[in-house]
Amino acid sequence: MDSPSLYERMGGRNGIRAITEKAVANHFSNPVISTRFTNAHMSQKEMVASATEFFCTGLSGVETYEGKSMPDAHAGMNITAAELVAALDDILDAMKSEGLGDLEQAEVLKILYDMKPEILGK
Ligand code: HEM
Repeated sequence: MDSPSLYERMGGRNGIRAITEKAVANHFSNPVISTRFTNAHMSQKEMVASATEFFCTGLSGVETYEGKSMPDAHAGMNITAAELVAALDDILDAMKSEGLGDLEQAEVLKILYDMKPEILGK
């Protein structure tokens, strides 16, 4: 039998939505990055909806994400490495609080870290 995919281990769409809700809530209360989100064009609810589809598309292969590319979504923001680390901390904390273990956290961290060139200001 095949071992379960990362998508399955994260609890599929419902599990990913729960993690994304917590991660975005963490961003809004994280002093390093909160103003990025309170000043965004998107509401917290829209952010959760879009990020949920982004992660589900990436992990399941079923294309439901209709938002911008990562360079377009973050263009002109000049996001720093410290801000990226703060956002990654929020996501790992959200995964921990949803009961995900070290292996899944490490897999997600690697996937997100590899997006660094698309997110940071050049
Ligand atoms: C690997 C890391 C990241 C991923 C995967 C990611 C993913 C996303 C996604 C999917 C969207 C929605 C785009 C859309 O629907 O069109 C978005 C928007 C946004 N992201 Fe990120 N993001 C990351 C890092 C960051 C960081 C580090 C910051 C700032 C500290 C940030 C700030 C924002 C803001 C403010 C928006 C809303 C932009 C707007 O209102 O136009 N993101 N991001």
